[in-house]
Amino acid sequence: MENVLSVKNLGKSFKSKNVIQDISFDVRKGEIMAILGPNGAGKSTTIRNIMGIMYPDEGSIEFHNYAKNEIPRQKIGYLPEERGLYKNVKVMDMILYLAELKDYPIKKARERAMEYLAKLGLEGKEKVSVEELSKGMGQKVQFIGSIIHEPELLILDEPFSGLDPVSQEVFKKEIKALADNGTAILLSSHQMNMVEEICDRLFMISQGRKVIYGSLEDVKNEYANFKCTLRGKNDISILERIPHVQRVEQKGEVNVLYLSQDVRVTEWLRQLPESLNIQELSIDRISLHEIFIDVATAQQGGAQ
Ligand SMILES: Nc1ncnc2c1ncn2[C@@H]1O[C@H](COP(=O)(O)OP(=O)(O)OP(=O)(O)O)[C@@H](O)[C@H]1O
Repeated sequence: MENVLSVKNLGKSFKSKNVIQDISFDVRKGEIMAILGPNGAGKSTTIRNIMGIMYPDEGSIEFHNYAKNEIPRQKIGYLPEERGLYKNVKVMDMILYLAELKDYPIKKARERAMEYLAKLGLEGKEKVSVEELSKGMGQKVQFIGSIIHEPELLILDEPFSGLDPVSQEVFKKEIKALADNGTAILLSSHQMNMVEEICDRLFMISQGRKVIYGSLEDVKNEYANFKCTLRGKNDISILERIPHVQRVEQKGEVNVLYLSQDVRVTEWLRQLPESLNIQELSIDRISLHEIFIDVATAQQGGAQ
């Protein structure tokens, strides 16, 4: 698949503190690429460098074959981490103003705005002043502003933060639909369940450096060990002694056994002690949320 954005060996320091180092990744047409990392890891700094809000000390950024200084900004949409719209402006005027900044035809922008206001549950709000909107509603308007001009590359910094669960679902659906229509999407988020549901590939950054980069499937194959959830009254010391069990979490009768990377599940099941009390048993891969915690914790431990 064609690369829309290529970030190569990006580095940025603030007052001699290296905030990001040697960051390289691509975003392809029609994919959702997640950029993940703990607070302060360098996600927004990476995004701000891509957007030309700040300049990298090292590395390069290419949009298709355009070098950084020639990137046609009207082909890019951006929802910044800092939300903000003009307050004394009506919703529709705000969106049309943003479309105009991107040289997008006003008539078409108005049609698209009506369509998206309806999709995001803001029907009838065109003439409402931006300052009268709730925080979540304002975020929806800003999201519409970031996609009104049909960008080829859409950069969303924490799009789900501050939204209620229903609105998060609506956003998720629209972001997915944009990717299905060919938009290349770079998305930063702390909501791992959302990321797991919609992203195709992910880039995880910790303390300014790459720690994971690949497709969701490859990352799960590499990092997502199995866990066994076993319901039944059992002595924790017996569970801990079962081969390949790295750690056990016990809550009443529910035991979660985290298994080591090298386990072969069918063999492991076969050798379980016959004395175990098993009312229910399931085997699953650990979630992206758990991978994130494992990797981020290991990194922080390593740096101490
Ligand atoms: N303008 C700046 N001047 C000095 N330091 C900065 C500046 N911008 C960011 N930093 C530092 O760079 C590091 C990375 O910040 P950044 O905002 O990129 O992290 P992030 O991964 O987006 O975090 P979060 O998840 O909390 O939003 C932090 O240590 C931050 O304090």
